[in-house]
Amino acid sequence: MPDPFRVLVLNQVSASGLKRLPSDTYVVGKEVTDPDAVLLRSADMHAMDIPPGVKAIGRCGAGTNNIPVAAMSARGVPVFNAPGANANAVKELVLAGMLMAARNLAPAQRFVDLLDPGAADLEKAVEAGKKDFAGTELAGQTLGIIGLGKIGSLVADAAIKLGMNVLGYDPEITVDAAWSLPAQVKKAAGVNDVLKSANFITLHVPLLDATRNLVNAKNLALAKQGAVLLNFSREGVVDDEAVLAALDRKDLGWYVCDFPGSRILRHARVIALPHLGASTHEAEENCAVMVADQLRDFLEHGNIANAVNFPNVSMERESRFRVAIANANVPNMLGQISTAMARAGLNIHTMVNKSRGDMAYTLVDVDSPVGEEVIAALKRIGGVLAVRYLPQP
Ligand SMILES: NC(=O)c1ccc[n+]([C@@H]2O[C@H](COP(=O)([O-])OP(=O)(O)OC[C@H]3O[C@@H](n4cnc5c(N)ncnc54)[C@H](O)[C@@H]3O)[C@@H](O)[C@H]2O)c1
Ligand SMILES: O=C(O)CC[C@@H](O)C(=O)O
Repeated sequence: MPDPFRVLVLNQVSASGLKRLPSDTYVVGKEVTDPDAVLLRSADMHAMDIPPGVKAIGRCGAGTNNIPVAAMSARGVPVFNAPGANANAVKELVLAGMLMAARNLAPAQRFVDLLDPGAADLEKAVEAGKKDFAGTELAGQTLGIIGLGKIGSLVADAAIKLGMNVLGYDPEITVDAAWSLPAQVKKAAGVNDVLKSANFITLHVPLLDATRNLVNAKNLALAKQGAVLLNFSREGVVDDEAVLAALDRKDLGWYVCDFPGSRILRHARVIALPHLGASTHEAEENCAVMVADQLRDFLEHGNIANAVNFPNVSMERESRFRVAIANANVPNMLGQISTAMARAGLNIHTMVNKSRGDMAYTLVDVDSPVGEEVIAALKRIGGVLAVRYLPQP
């Protein structure tokens, strides 16, 4: 009986996902030591001393900016995420955010909270007070979407169904994402173009060097007066100081965000939510199930689906003896791998090799058991980052 896989869990992860890792072959929990894999949501792994035995990381969500992806790539460790699994939850909260801003729902609710329930003139006070909260309708307004991936495209679709005009910007859009966009979405030339034209601007980009402070003092100066900025992306994508200044100048009408940083808290025109975008039972379950399945397929068979730093690689088992190799995407790796195997008298039954950027990944099924000395020889090849032997009982 092989040792069970050990999975360290850093956040509250849906039980439906954890159940996908059966207890006869997995030890899963928050106290697990010497883990083979780590499952998490938003925990910050940058300062963590990631144990050497970690072979995979599973992010039950979309963003991976809380994980040292480059350092994991250098160790040949895939970082899995759950593309699209929480997109509907975020889309619905963006719609709620637009409505909260357009209809002044936060101050209206505060007004009602302060009414005296025992007052004889309660109804009169309600009718007198409501004029302060008259708002605008979404239909006919222009929504600018920056980032047209899984969330951005769902927001575009919903906004069009609500009668809004939609302008989108995404310089890195994939062919699949472009296909899933409604035909009515107009293409913007850049962030400035979106800010100049939109009454509502919503951000759906990952936090990267290129997107840090994507919305800043310079481009906020172009915004339409009273525009609503929505940030359900990441705190660092928006320069909070610049937003506060724009709100105080009344250039921006509202800032709706999912990241209540200390600078923006309690501003009258900020609606800040406690990172609730993906917090629905459905999204939490979707993310956890998707990532746990991907992690299991990798740990047991070496297959990779939806890793942000590896190509997708999957091969049906054609033998009980499989070797998985992560290596730098440089010439002659396959030659050296097959030579090391041939020298040990191993016959390669099937092999698949794919690359993505600097990373390549190879699965090899051989016809007979692989000795420790072969695994050691493979590990010694320059450019090889990680080697795993995955025999089946
Ligand atoms: N608030 C939450 O709880 C919550 C939940 C899910 C995701 N998110 C955040 O939202 C982000 C997007 O999620 P997604 O599922 O749509 O991811 P996605 O990968 O499907 O889409 C991201 C899109 O951004 C585009 N992009 C990259 N750089 C850009 C740039 N400079 N300008 C414009 N577009 C750019 C990409 O091409 C891609 O199409 C995540 O990375 C995460 O940070 C937050
Ligand atoms: O796990 C969460 O609650 C947030 C996830 C979200 O930020 C994401 O990037 O998917």
